[in-house]
Amino acid sequence: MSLYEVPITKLSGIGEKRAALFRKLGIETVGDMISYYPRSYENWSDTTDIGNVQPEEKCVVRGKVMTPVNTIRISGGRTMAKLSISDDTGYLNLVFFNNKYISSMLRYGETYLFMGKVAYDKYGYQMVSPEFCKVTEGDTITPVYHLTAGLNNHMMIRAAKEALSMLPQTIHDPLPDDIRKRYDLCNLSYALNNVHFPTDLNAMEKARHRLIFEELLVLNLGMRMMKSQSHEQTAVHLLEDHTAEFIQTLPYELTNAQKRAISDCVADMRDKPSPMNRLIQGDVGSGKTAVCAAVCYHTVKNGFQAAFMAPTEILAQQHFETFSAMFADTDVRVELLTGSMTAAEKRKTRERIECGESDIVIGTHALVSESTAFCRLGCAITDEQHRFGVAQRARLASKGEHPHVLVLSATPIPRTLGLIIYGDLDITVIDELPPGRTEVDTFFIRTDKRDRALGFLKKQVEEGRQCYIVCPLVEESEGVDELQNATDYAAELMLGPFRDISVGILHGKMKPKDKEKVMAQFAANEISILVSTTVVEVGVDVKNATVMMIENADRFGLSTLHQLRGRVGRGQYKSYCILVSDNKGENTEQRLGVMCRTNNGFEIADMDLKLRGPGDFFGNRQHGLPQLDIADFSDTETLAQSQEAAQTLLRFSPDLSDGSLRALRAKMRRLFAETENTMN
Ligand SMILES: Nc1ncnc2c1ncn2[C@@H]1O[C@H](COP(=O)(O)OP(=O)(O)OP(=O)(O)O)[C@@H](O)[C@H]1O
Repeated sequence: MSLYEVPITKLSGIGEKRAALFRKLGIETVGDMISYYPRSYENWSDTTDIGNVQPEEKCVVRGKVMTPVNTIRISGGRTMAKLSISDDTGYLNLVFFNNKYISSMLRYGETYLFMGKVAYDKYGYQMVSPEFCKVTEGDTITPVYHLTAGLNNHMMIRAAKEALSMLPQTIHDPLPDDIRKRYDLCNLSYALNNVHFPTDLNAMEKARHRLIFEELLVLNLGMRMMKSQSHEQTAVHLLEDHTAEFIQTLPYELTNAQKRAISDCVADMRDKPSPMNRLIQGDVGSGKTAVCAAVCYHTVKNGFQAAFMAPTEILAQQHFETFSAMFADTDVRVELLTGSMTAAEKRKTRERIECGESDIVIGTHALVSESTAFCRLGCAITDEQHRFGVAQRARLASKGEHPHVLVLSATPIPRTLGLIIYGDLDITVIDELPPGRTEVDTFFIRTDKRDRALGFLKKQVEEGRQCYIVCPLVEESEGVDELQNATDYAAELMLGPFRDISVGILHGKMKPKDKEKVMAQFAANEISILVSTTVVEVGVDVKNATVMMIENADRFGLSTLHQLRGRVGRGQYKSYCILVSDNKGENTEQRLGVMCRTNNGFEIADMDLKLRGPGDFFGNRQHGLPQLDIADFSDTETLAQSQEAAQTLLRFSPDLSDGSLRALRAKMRRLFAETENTMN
């Protein structure tokens, strides 16, 4: 039996209640625990002499207990235990709160390793509540895991240890021997044991490298197999170019980049044997929607239907309104299909789609549900903003007979990453903004300047403009409810600085209909200040909005910040972005500094990849790829190697059906579970 079939409750100390917490982290089975890799490590062997400790720095010291533990009662019924340790270079005080076992755990005259942050006050240097272990046990590197409220790192360590002990003596390695030899990769058993509990730093590097390689290889294999599929023949040939007549109706002149994007699509769809498979990548506000509308019109006028799938209800609604207005004077019938419509509305809409009474269908993932069928789908468009990804794209396309596929994406992706994410697409870049746009001025402020910033927002509103405020981002582990947080924050503003201003709230937990209502009120300028969680991030287009203020800006990735900032500066008014953060870390200064320095999405995306640590790039799954466990795209060398290896393997066995590759094929299927039916 595979360990992926053994429930986590088989591990000692994990009952149903605790298992629910593990499940929150995606760990359901013993196998899941083994592939729940540490996010970082603590190196207990890297000790600092007590005489050299620095305030505010986290370090490990090796010290002998020089005083008995002195426990006293302090306010609130709490206890405080104090003791001193020393080495040849100095003394250090240790303080523990509410731990009655300390005096039995730390024995006078014995030596231990202590890890913690050092503070300096009038009593000298001290460490508060350090972690500690006996010297003999401590000469190792210990894993640090992502946690959730109720689970601590010790519990995770215990579970990982026991899970690993259940691995059989010999485990089958999915990587073929010759690939392992060629790229100098350790075997799977070594990798799994050392990724959790490395014997030394070198072993840890080796283990991680091997697992990253394997994961990128599996990803590459999946993407490549998908690409080979897109070479199927298409029956959708759009021979007549109808785009010029549509462009004429627009109230503005298209930029050259927009024109180029349209003609790339027209050429792809004309007479090539295989369907168009193109990505249009354009920075925020570059006018991708008009390009998309031209492609839809062209498709419809050639006798086919077009489907346009957006990542959120708000965006689908917005695109629907834009399209309806654009096509108002034509005979093109535009339809909206979203999950929040009533069952009856959905049924009627689906009937119209199926019998060909609708020409352009705009919607959310409701478009790809089983019950949606098209009469003659000619072009499937997904507005990805990195949220959809390969699975949904393939599912939408499967609603027609090899229809043309167009993908829109706003956040520019660094080349290395793009190769994987969009390895299966041809790319057109819209590298020009519509004329008359002025750069958004960006400022980074500390919270002590927030009041001044709010005053500035108020002034903008008095001048007739509108503003967005992205409220502090809460993390689940902080135990704060998103809804409560957004409401409290908005209430504070409404009672305080914005007493006389109409403030609206938008957050992820609201019903789609309510969200739409708030957005419509904002679009109509009935709401002047929109307090929101990141739901405004994608595509929202309100030209009158001139300020984007973002609280806890350090908690967002740069690409997300860039997306958010792209919500302003979309019309004729000078616009501003205010990033608020009290995080004093060097990285924060650097990252937010990049935002203040440039409005160029590509530059920002590159910096984002460089500055974020391994794993973080996957933080909010913006990329639309399957969820990866360990890979880090900033390691371009491993990326290149895995690409080369994928090519070699597919040359040897194009569908990975060879017996030696079966395990890799299974892994690929698991990673792309959603696309499985399209990859058989
Ligand atoms: N050539 C143009 N000249 C003037 N205005 C334009 C032009 N093209 C588009 N616009 C306007 O610019 C705004 C942004 O366009 P659009 O919403 O298509 O951008 P986008 O590329 O989809 O951006 P985002 O990714 O931020 O949603 C819209 O209000 C649109 O009407």
